[in-house]
Amino acid sequence: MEEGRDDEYCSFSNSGDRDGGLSGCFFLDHVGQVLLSRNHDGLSWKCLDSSDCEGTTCLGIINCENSETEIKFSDIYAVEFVSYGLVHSPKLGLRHAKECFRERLLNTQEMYRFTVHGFQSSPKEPCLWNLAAFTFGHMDLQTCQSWMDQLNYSLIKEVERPRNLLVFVHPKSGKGNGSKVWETVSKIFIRAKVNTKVIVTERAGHAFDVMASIQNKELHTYDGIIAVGGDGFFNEILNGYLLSRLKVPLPPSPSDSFNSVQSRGSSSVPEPGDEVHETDQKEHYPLLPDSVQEVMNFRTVNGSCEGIEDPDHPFSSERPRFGLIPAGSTDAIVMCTTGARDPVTSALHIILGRKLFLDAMQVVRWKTASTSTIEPYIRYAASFAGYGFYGDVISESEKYRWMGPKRYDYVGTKIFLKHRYFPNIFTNLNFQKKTLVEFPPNDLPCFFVQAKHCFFELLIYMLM
Ligand SMILES: Nc1ncnc2c1ncn2[C@@H]1O[C@H](COP(=O)(O)OP(=O)(O)OP(=O)(O)O)[C@@H](O)[C@H]1O
Repeated sequence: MEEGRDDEYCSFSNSGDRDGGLSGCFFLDHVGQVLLSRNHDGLSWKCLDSSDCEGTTCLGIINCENSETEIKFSDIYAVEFVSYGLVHSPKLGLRHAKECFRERLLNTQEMYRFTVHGFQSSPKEPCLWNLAAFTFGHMDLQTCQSWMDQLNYSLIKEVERPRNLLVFVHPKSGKGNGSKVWETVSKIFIRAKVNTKVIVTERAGHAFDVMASIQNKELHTYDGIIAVGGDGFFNEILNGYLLSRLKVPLPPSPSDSFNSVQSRGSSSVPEPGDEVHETDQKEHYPLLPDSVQEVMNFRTVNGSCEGIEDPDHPFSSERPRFGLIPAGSTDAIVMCTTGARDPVTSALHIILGRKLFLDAMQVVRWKTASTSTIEPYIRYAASFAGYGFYGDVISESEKYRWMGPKRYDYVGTKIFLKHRYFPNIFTNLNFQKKTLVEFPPNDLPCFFVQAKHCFFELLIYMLM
């Protein structure tokens, strides 16, 4: 390759402008000659139409339409140098280009290159993100390097992107392809220079034990915890984290509530003619009034939970961040959050630091009698909690994991045909039935990644 040829290909030199922007002429792989510009929030490029051969550039490469294209820094997850090599002509124009400048084309397509990695939403399914890569070529190595430095500098300024992650992989999740899913997406983490410590679980409860026993000091070295698996696996990790750390008083037991209601001489379920305090009711709905009192004691105006955490809390300045890469059988949490049941989409959300707040619920199983020595049993759930038919299906289906996701259909039918029913729940919960697990329509809780609003959006009392 002859030195100094780039002047011949492109009449633009790299230049800066008053806003700190930068522009320069490059060859975009499979597109042709473009004017690349960097502005305050991203990159844009415009195809150049400097044809000296009908419909082609001076290189003999047919230009694309004179349209502008762009990518925001917030959507770029990596910029990397690619070795000296070919920058391809536009696919459609290759034959015509060869006819025009056969010799010259072959000689001039090799150059220094760098690739900008981002994503594009699928046109048919916007929640689905596909990997996108734009490779720019230039004859001058220095120019490529300086653009890469500038772009990487812009990416560093993108806040809240993780650098170190603790990743749990459930190898038998879903159809048994948890490890394969991680293998696929781990390449994206590597390209984005995100460090990962990976723990592949060996048994049920493994991730729980690690999360419960890991020292806060070590946990603090991670920017988040990622589960590669299904909803059950995600909940196991969440519980391992919360049960050992979140110190909160329990909500009033059903018998306490019942006694206090009795002593006030009224029922928690308003009777016709009862005076109703509308504002309070709306604000606290669907929580029990007594529970709301407890919750409010621990919640500050901005939604943080002062005083409930260990002073040595691993994420004291920020709320803990959790991510989920779907590999399960149902993947309900991912469907409620990213909207696409796709590991690549989830990996990109995590790497780009996208977040949603998580509402989690606390489920308390109380002592069956005041004399009972069994302590209340507490669990947290980030997606749903069930009992009765649903509980039976979940526990029974574990025996048929080898069937994959089909086990739910099989076991669901089997349990349905048994026609078991659960009258106890309703008998015992009779006095609270108006406050039990009723989501206001159009106000479904939003789940995901960052646990911020404490864990009491919904309290469920279970009597067993
Ligand atoms: N290595 C392992 N071997 C057996 N069981 C495991 C292992 N690792 C985790 N588990 C258990 O498997 C349970 C179910 O896992 P997971 O949620 O990933 O799969 P799934 O049930 O197929 O998916 P979904 O919850 O979406 O239906 C977890 O709650 C966890 O306790």
